[in-house]
Amino acid sequence: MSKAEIGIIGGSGLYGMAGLTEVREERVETPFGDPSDPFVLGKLEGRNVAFLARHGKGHRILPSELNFKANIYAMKKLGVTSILSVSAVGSLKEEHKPTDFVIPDQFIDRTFDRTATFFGNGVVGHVGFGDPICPIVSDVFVKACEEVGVVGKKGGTYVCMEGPQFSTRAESNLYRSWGADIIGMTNLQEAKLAREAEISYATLAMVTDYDCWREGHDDVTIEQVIAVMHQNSGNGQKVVKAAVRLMPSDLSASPAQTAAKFAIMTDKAVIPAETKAKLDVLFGKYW
Ligand SMILES: CSC[C@H]1O[C@H](OP(=O)(O)O)[C@H](O)[C@@H]1O
Ligand SMILES: Nc1ncnc2[nH]cnc12
Repeated sequence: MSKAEIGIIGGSGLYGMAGLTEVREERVETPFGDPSDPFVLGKLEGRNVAFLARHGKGHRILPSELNFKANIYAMKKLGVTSILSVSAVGSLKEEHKPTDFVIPDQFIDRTFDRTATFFGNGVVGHVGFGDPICPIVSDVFVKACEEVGVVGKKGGTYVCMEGPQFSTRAESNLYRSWGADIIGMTNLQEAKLAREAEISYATLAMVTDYDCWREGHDDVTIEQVIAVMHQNSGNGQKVVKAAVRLMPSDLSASPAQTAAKFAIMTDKAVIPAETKAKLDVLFGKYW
C-alpha cells in the first residue's frame, strides 16, 4: 500500500519539515541497506509526504558515503511519484547571490567514487538522461518561489563534485569557463536513480556562497554556508510547502514516469531470479 505520494529530501540545514500533521517515523528496509535516516511520514497541505534528511539527523553522513540507492528505493517503496529535493550550493556566477534559489535543469558530473544505477547483477538497462530534471516538478518549484515571494531562477547547470573538500580556485574557474551556474556534492546521483525509478525529481538549490572564484571576497567556509542556511531555511520550507500544494496529482505527462519502459536490454528470460526479486519494486511491471 502506498504511504506517501510526494518525497522531500532535506539537505544541509534542512533536517525536518515544519507543518506536518499525523506525523510518524518509519524505518524503511531496502535490498541496498539502510536509508540515511528513518523517514518522517505525515500530511502537508492535505497530501501524504515522506521527508528524509539526506545526511541524517545531526548531519552524520558525508556526500560520498550517502546510500543514494537505499534512499531512492525507499521512496519508491513508499509509493512516492515525485521528489522535492532541497540543497545548499555554491554560486559560480555573479548573478546567483547568497540566499537566491536556483532550480537547475542540467548537471555536470565531477564525482568519481559513487555508483548510481539500480541495474547490474544480470540486468542491463539504460534510461535517457538528456533532460535530467522533471519539467513539471521544476515548474512547481518556480511557481512556489513566486508565491512565497523569493527569487527562484528556472534552469541552470549544477556541477556535482565529489568533496568533501571544497573546490580549488583552478577547478572553480574551470567550471565557470564551462558556463556552469552552481556547485554541490549530492544531487546528480539522486537524479539518476530517481529517473531509473521513474520518480519525477527536481531540486531547490539554495545559494549559500560564492565558492572560491570571486576576487576580493572570502572563500567558502562552512560557517558561511550554515549562516546562510539558517537565514534561509524558513523560506526553503515555505517554498516546499507551496510546492506540495501545487504538485499535480497526475504526473503522467512527465517523461520521468515512464523512463524505464524501454530501458531494459537484457532478455527477460535470462535475468537471474534473485536480481528480479531485488528490483521488483522498481521494474516488476516490465518483466
Ligand atoms: C554544508 S556545505 C557542503 C554540503 O552542502 C551540500 O549538501 P546538500 O546538497 O545535502 O544540501 C553540498 O552538496 C555538500 O554536501
Ligand atoms: N561552494 C560549494 N561547493 C560545493 N558544495 C557546496 N555546498 C554549498 N556550497 C558549496
